[in-house]
Amino acid sequence: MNYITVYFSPTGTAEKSSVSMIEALAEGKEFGRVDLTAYSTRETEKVFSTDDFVVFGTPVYGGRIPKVAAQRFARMRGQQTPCIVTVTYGNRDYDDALLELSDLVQANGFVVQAAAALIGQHTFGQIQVGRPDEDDLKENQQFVKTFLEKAEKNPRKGSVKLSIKGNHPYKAGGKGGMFRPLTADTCIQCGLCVKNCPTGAIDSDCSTIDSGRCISCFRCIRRCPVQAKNMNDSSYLAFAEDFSKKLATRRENEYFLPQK
Ligand SMILES: Cc1cc2nc3c(=O)[nH]c(=O)nc-3n(C[C@H](O)[C@H](O)[C@H](O)COP(=O)(O)O)c2cc1C
Repeated sequence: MNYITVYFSPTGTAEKSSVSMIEALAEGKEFGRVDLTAYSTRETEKVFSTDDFVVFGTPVYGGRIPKVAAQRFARMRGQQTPCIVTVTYGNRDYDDALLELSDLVQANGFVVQAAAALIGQHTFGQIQVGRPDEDDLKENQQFVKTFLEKAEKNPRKGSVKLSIKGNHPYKAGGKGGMFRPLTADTCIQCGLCVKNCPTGAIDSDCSTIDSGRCISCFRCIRRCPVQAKNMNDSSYLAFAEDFSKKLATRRENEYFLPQK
């Protein structure tokens, strides 16, 4: 079996979650990564076989999977390829995102064997800072262990019955947020933000942002080597402070295994 994780992860939490899952599945063996975050990957196509086992990972945006992630995942084709779907969300709710991801990959030839909705540090404010943390990663390992034990006791190739939370039709969401990062005079025009932007929204001058393309993922803020990209805007700061208070109570990860 080849173990591969396929993810979209602007600020790295969904990546951390899905890599921890694939590492546990691979049990010390090598595993592959298909990182679909960069704009340059928007037309990447891959076909997986029954010898592959894939872990998909993405953040939740407005209770859905980000539209750009959905478009990139739609180019991944399975051939009855087993997979685990995971979404990582910022402690508010994942609403219909996990169900949406499961539906999407199933329609493309993957067989969803298990699923997880995991907590990651929220992009905005100071919410669940540092998550997924050591405890989260241990829980992921335990989940994979239980999954493997169940699979060994009851091997099956076809679809399994999972009760993933979510509704059809899905709620509206997934487009991204309305915050547009600012650029301070300290910008050295190194071009890292331009290169890293998942949607190609930043002009080569490093400061002009195409508002229609920006999804407020804040990857440019996190990757800027001189902290020139920022959200030091009073209305954002007021929102972030209030939002951080609202979402301060720790939520736990949720795991979905076959019922029998
Ligand atoms: C535009 C946008 C919308 C978001 N919507 C939600 C949401 O509906 N529920 C939630 O709990 N977190 C939400 N988040 C937080 C992210 O899901 C969370 O921070 C995630 O861990 C980011 O993943 P990444 O580090 O892989 O980019 C949102 C973040 C952004 C940028």
